[in-house]
Amino acid sequence: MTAKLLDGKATKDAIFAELKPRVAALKARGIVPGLGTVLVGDDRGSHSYVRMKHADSAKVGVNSIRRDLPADITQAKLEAVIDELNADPACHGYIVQLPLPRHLDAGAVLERIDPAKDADGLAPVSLGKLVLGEPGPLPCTPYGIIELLRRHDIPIAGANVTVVGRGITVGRPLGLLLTRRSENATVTLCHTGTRDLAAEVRRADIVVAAAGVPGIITPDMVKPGAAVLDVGVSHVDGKLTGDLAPGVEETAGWISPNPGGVGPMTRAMLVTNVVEAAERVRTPA
Ligand SMILES: Nc1nc2c(c(=O)[nH]1)N[C@@H](CN(C=O)c1ccc(C(=O)N[C@@H](CCC(=O)O)C(=O)O)cc1)CN2
Repeated sequence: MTAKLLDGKATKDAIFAELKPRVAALKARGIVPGLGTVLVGDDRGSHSYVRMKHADSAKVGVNSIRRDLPADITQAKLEAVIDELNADPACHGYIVQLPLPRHLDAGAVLERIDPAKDADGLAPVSLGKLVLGEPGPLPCTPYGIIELLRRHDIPIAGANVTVVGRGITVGRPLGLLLTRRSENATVTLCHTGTRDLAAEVRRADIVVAAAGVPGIITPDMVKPGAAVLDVGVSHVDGKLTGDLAPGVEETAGWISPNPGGVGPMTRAMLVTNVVEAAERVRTPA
């Protein structure tokens, strides 16, 4: 078997085509959606992700508000930038690019984001809403994974899903999302304490590999025909490397490549969250 492609780039383009008329409708009401980004330091990967987020925004007519800050910024100065974006009516949603330098308290920063402007769905109020099943912005990577599966007609309800990795941006919120009534999957969340990873992966209809360990998922672990999504990001010899070992595509039924799979979907859902935040703005009757 050679797996069919879960093409994140093409799916992102389809989502953007759907967003454009929604942005035009907002503009007709005098609202130009605005995405803010807060980027601290010089990490090349983070700079590249933020650049892509603004390029995406421009494609659908969303305004960019950039705050690029020095690596040695103090917590107080960073929090002042957060307060400024909370108060800026042109900014409908914003993100703080993660990870932050180690001297900064990322939890305190996320907690300070106005929940109505949390474009990443990673602030405590948004994650609490996800736990409670209340409407709110969804974390972009898990949201993107669900959209990628849904738009390729891969059944989620009743599926056994094994998620490898319990990080706060992917694994943990993805487990919450997939077990909502609307998704109805059965989820196994694996991590470094999992005793028999191969056994947990082998019984999955859908595998989400978000461990950040190159090649951790090998072909013998994958049930024939399963959908396998590669979310891992590592750099080996300067090259972006995912969590799938060579040959997984011969066993899987569907595969999301890396790059070109979940990454572009993360960006698509970020722009979606900003457009939705702008749509919630009330204009005088
Ligand atoms: N505040 C946040 N920080 C981080 C998040 C997040 O969702 N919110 N996730 C990751 C990084 N990330 C988004 O910020 C992200 C990673 C990758 C991509 C992407 O499109 N990747 C491309 C490849 C790009 C390359 O070649 O380097 C792809 O997969 O095709 C988008 C967003 C951690 N931080």
